Amino acid sequence: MSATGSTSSINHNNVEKTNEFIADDVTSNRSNTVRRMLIQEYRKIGRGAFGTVVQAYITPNKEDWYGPFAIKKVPAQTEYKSRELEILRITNHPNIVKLEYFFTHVSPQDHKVYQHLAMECLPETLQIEISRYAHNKMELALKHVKLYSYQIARGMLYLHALGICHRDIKPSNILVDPNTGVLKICDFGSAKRLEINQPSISYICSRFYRAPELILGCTQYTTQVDIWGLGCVIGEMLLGKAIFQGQEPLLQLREIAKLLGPPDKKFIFFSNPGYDGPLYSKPLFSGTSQSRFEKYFGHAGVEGIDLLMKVLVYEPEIRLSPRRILAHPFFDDLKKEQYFFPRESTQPVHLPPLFDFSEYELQILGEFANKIIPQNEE
Ligand SMILES: Nc1ncnc2c1ncn2[C@@H]1O[C@H](COP(=O)(O)OP(=O)(O)OP(=O)(O)O)[C@@H](O)[C@H]1O
Repeated sequence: MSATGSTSSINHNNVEKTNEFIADDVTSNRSNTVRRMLIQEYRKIGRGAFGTVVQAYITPNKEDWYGPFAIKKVPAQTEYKSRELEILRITNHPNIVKLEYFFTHVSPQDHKVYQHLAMECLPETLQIEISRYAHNKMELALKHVKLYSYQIARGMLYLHALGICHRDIKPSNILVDPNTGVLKICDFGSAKRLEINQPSISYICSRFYRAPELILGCTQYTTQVDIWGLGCVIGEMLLGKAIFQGQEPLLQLREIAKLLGPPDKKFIFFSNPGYDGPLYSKPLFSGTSQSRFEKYFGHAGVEGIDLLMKVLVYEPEIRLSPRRILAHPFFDDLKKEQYFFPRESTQPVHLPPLFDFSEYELQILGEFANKIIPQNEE
C-alpha cells in the first residue's frame, strides 16, 4: 500500500514516467499546508465519464517522494456540479478512500484548468475482482463476499450518518486490496449531502444499480438508494455478473420485477405521483420471490438469502439500514474467525480491522454495537 504523506520507500525510478510537471498550490488535506511540488505520473489507472486517473508520485524537493497516489483529474469548471473535493475533505474513515493532496493545474493539451485529487492508491476495483473470478468460471469465496459486503456497509454507516449519499454505488467504484482484504468506497463525483424536503435529481446512479424509486423518477429519495446499490453489489459478487441488467432505463424495473415480483401501486405513487411509465403489474414468474432468491443465491446460505431479501426491497423505508446490515447474522463468521485466504493463496492472512469503531461510529451504532462487536473485543 501507499506510503502516504511520508517518504516513499518504493524505488519508482525503474518505472517509466509518462508525464512530469510542477504544481504551485499543492494543499495537504491533513495539515492544510500549501507547497510547490513536482508531480511525476507513471501510468493511467482509470478513465471515467468526467476525467482520468493516473498513478503518480509527488515531491517537494526531489529527495522525499510521496506516494504512490491515484490522482483523479477533472475539469475545474463545468456545468456539472461536483462536490467530490468538498466531501473527500470532510470524510475520514477506514472504508472511504483517503484524499491526501489536492491542487489545480492547467493542462498543456487543452489549456483548461483541471482539479487534481491525489488519493491513496489501491491495487484493484471490485469489478476487476468479480470479473476475474467469473472469467475463470469460479465463485468468489463466501468469506470474501462477507468481508467486502461488511466493509461497504460500514463505509455507508459513516457516510449516511453525515447525510452524504454516494449516489453511484457499483463495483467499479469500490476499491479493494485482495491481498489484505481491505476495501474502500471511491468516486464521490455524484455524491451529495441530502437535506430533508430538498429535491435532488433522480437521474443519477449507473443503470444496473439504480434503486426502483430512482427509476420511477423520485426526487425526494434518501440515502437508502445506496443500500439498494449495496444489495446489487452483494448479488453481483455471488453471481459473477450484474443481477439486474436492463437494456434501457425503464426495462431496468422489469428486470427487478423478475426477481422481486411486481412493484406495489402505492410504492409507485409515493415515489412519483406523476409516473406514467410501464407498471409491470403482472407477475413475471410463478412461485414465490423467496424461491427466486433461493434459485439465484442458494450458495449464499440461509443467512445470505435472508440478508439479500431484506436489502433488495422496493420500499426504501423497509430496506435494512447500515447498522442493521452490520448486525445481520450473515457476518457472524467475521466475528468468529481471524484469518482469510486471499485469492490463489494457501497462506492465511489476518482479516483487516473490522471492529475498530471510532467514538462517532459507536454513537451511530447505539445499542447495535453489542450485536456487532465480537464479545472478546468489547
Ligand atoms: N484511489 C484509487 N486507487 C486506485 N484506482 C483508482 C482510485 N480512484 C480511482 N481509481 C480507478 O479509476 C477509475 C475511475 O475513477 P472514478 O470512478 O473516481 O472516476 P469517474 O470519472 O467518476 O468514473 P465513472 O464515470 O466510471 O464513475 C476507477 O474505476 C478505478 O479503476
